Amino acid sequence: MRSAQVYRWQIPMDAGVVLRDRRLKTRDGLFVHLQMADREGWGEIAPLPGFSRESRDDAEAALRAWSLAWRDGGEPLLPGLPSVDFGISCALAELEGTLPQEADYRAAPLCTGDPDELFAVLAAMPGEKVAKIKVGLYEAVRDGMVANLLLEAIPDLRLRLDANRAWTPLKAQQFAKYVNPAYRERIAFLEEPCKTRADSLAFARETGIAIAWDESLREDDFRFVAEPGVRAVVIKPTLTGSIAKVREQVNAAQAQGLTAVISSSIESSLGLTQLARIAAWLTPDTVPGLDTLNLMQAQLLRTWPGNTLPHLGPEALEPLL
Ligand SMILES: O=C(O)CCC(=O)C1=CC=C[C@@H](O)[C@@H]1C(=O)O
Ligand SMILES: [Mg+2]
Repeated sequence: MRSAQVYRWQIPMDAGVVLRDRRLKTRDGLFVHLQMADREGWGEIAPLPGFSRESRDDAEAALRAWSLAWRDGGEPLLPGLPSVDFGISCALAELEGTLPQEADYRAAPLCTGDPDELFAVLAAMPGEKVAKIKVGLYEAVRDGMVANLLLEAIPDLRLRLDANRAWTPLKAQQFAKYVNPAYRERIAFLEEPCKTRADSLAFARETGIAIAWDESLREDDFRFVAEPGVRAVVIKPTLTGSIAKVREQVNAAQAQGLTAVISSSIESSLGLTQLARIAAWLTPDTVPGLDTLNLMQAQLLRTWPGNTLPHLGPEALEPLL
């Protein structure tokens, strides 16, 4: 006997969360819950506005159709929408016991504004000190000064930076000018500095600051190849697709000597804890980019160890089937 349920949910976000120039007031998504005999599995389907190609309505229609077909005993193909394929593959993997329980709950602390806050967090961080800062939101010169200040003040810090393609080559140069060349090696990577890949590659060559691809992975002509100055790829499973596809991408990156970083698409705590398991399994040597739970006002179903946000149970879910 199989049963399948699809749920809708909505979580209020912290007041200041801005994504691609728009304020994200709520995070809206779906869960799928599959049961067979005494086994069960959950998966999260939450297209990220401004990043996912599919809308939430598209995702819901595809998820409903797949779930009904599976419940009726079929082995339907994954629908081919990345967020839906990711969520269904997680639910199936839990059901089949193929997603290991062990998780990597280290998260590179994410700092969008005040570097002072980051000082406190890093001072209390055991082991490898790695943090991520959003750049490109203010003046490039200010970003350069902040990065330089942090690298100077915390000698064992490695920084990940993310410009989300905000800079012209000139602005990227203005940023680099303020980062002491002696510290540049401790920029683990700067995600997508410029609008085009060619400009980003030129930036890496000219400044010695390593870059990482994130947005580029969703472009049709993107290939996993080693190029001078490229150190890492950021893999966001909700934007990628099934666990199998995520695994293929991790392998393709590692085969080229690139670091693969499993990263959040601002999933709820359910999806994030599954990403922490995927990271422990597929990229055990790399701190994942999963510090996004505190952008929300609540956790859903499963909790992230040590997180103090309120926890909402099944009563917060709206069943759709
Ligand atoms: O990668 C991380 O460390 C955290 C996730 C993160 O930075 C992002 C998640 C989703 C959308 C973006 O604003 C941002 C990114 O661009 O990588
Ligand atoms: Mg990014």
